[in-house]
Amino acid sequence: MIPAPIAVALDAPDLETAARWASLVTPHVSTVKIGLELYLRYGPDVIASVRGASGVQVFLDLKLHDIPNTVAGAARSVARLKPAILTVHAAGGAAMVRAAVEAAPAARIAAVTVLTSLSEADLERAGISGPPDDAVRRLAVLAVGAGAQALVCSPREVAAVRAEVGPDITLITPGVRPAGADTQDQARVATPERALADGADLLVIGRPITGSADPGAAAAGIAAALRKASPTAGRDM
Ligand SMILES: O=C(O)c1cc(=O)[nH]c(=O)n1[C@@H]1O[C@H](COP(=O)(O)O)[C@@H](O)[C@H]1O
Repeated sequence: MIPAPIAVALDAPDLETAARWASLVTPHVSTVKIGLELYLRYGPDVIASVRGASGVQVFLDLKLHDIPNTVAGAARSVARLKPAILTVHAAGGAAMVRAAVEAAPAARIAAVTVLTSLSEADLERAGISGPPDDAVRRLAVLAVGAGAQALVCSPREVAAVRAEVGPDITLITPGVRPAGADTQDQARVATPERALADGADLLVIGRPITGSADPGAAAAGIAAALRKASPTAGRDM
């Protein structure tokens, strides 16, 4: 069975929990995501611990955002860990995105457009007016022009972004919630089936899986629903 195109966000307080979640979900999903909580506590060692023997794809979500020279150095530092995907903030600008792309050529640099936790009202308060789609599309075009091979956006914008950047860019969507699940701090959400149908290549899902009493079964359930909705999903991611 091809693992589903899901990156499980291992937002765990400790390494033991993260490694346990990783071993429970990896038969069902293509990718595990390590973010700031684990990386800032354990550093590079966390990668080997969650990669384990399974060889699952590791997505390193550090959301780098600084001047180009600093981001290049940071990307170079983590490139030796061989993450399949490394995130930067598109809002850091084209030169910054390009610096990351050049510094970590073996990783797929994924540019985060507008965080999925932000609503239109939040954006307005930050001085970004208009529907989130506009800002997301602008940042997507900027990042792809700077060499980003992947973009992170919410499932609400993924169809518009796909239309803008074409078929070759990997579109990654957090803000994914099975029907009826608590949205928690996410503002722009959709179901896994919707995200995939609208053109996402990889769905980032954390708490709906890791917060379940049986993360393995939760991952298997979402993977089965995706296979049913889209039998060819997961061939690339
Ligand atoms: O880059 C990300 O992965 C990311 C970008 C974004 O806009 N929104 C977002 O939620 N994420 C990450 O995706 C994961 C979502 O987790 P859940 O809300 O628990 O499903 C978290 O690890 C976030 O850090």
